[in-house]
Amino acid sequence: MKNLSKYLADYKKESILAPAFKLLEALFDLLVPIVVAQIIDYGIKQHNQPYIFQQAGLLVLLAVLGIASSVTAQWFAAKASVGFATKLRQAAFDKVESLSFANLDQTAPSTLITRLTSDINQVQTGLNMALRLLLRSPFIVFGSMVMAFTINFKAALIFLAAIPLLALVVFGIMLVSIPLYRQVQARLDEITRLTNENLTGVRVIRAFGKEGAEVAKFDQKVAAMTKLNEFVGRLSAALNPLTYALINIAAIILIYVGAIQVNSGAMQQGQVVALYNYLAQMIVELIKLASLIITINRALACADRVDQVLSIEPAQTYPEKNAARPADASVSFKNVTFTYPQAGAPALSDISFEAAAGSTVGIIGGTGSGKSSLAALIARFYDADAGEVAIGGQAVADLTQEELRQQVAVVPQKAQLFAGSIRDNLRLGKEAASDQELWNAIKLAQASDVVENKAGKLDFQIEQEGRNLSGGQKQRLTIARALVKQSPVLIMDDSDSALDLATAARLRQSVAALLPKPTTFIISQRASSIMQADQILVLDDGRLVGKGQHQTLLQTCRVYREIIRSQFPDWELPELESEVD
Ligand SMILES: Nc1ncnc2c1ncn2[C@@H]1O[C@H](COP(=O)(O)OP(=O)(O)OP(=O)(O)O)[C@@H](O)[C@H]1O
Repeated sequence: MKNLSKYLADYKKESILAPAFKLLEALFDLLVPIVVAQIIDYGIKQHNQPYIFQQAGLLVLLAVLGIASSVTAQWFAAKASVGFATKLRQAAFDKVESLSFANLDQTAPSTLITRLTSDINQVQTGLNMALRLLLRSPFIVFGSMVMAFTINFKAALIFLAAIPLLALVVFGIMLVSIPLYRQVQARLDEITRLTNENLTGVRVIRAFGKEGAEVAKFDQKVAAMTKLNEFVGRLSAALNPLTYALINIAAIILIYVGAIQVNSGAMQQGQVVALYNYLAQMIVELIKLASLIITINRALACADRVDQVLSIEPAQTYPEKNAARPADASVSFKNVTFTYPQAGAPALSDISFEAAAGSTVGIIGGTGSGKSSLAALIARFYDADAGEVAIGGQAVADLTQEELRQQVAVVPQKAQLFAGSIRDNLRLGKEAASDQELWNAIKLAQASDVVENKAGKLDFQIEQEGRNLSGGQKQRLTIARALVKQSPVLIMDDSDSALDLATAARLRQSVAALLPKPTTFIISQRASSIMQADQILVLDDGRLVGKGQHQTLLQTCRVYREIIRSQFPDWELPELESEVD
């Protein structure tokens, strides 16, 4: 929780003034029954009209002061809680942005969404209520009791008996409901996950005609959460009849005892009314206190969930300064082994190769053979368990984050674009890129027709996830985005999978003609995409089973031959000379 409290530090003044004004309001509230008693016992009894008017004026003044204090308190509480929640949300968002791939692998997006939205809202509500009521309610409860004792000791004893009974009911219900609220929040995570998955995967769901099944699944989850919410709601709702029954019993006893005291002359009628008013005030505050404690507990459960996000230890850190800048754009792997967090087996085992600056490296292999993982290590999206990945002779782990991002441009396997103009999307790699630079990259990425045919061209608005573009169009724009960066190392992870063969060939030609030529990694399942590469890496189940040029691999690598044979069944393959795998 220490993580969170520091965000309230900027609202110290508001956090003190809000409860202070609430206490002032409570003080005015506590004076009201006394004034009413005076009106009855002196004004009405002695037919003293000026006195009645004077005291009525005092009541109005107390009400005005009370309202003014309450509004001021609300203003300070709102300022503190909204400000705190804003800072917290920003901090949590910054944290999520700073998380490495390894961290993100272990934190589901749906729970992050709930934590950044619903949970922080709950914390805000809890803080607002706590600032206003946490001091006020106990103050009124005890203040009413003290005032009752100053009026009549015997009658006030009823208060003493009523309070523990009420407290028992209120806190008993609270104890049962608080753990349930934690469960509600966890179910909300689940619903967010399902909603997210359905919204992003809506096309697949339609294509497989699974709308009905998904709706049923969603309904079932929502029904389960509703049931739990209803149960907690019913529990909380039971507070009212139970407490009101107790209040009414206490009131009857109070009026009964009061009447006897008035008859015997030990008490005046006004004092009985004042005692009744104190009893009522006390009860109302106890109920408020109970709901406050439930809200605070709910907020604490949510705060804990937000705190967990803020406390995630970064799986990777970057040096403040480069040990030295990479000498050139060469890339080398020395005995690199890599295992995903919580994965049983390594995704890559003992990989070694060297790619000269400006060369083209093709990476091929079956599904799940480790191609993307290898590329991810160059960009240091993950750290290797053993061995060294270096660019220009410098271990990637010794480069600052800025240097590394500048060195490597990645076209990810999944063409991901963001809501905004084409220009905004392409400038992700280089904020200051001119339109001319953007058009150059677009041309190289074979995306000229994509942009030119869109209304507004570079200003064309892409929708979230690039919904209003075809798969191939998205892919070409993500290639253009990477090319805008003009980084020394370029990684294209299955970037031509949605392109026709002719366009894919033109793309490879234009990338090969880039000046200065980046060291280019082309990952593909298609042999035609990597055949011309200066060096081809063949992966099989995380192992490098072939390394060399096309012709050599045909003669030396069984896996490569199998790939070629499956994709070009008509080709005559040379004899397998000496197998390296
Ligand atoms: N984030 C991850 N967490 C855990 N395991 C992963 C993760 N990403 C990939 N893997 C596993 O690592 C192995 C290699 O995956 P990788 O994505 O590198 O394969 P690939 O050769 O690029 O496959 P494809 O051609 O299908 O894209 C697979 O067994 C995969 O299940």
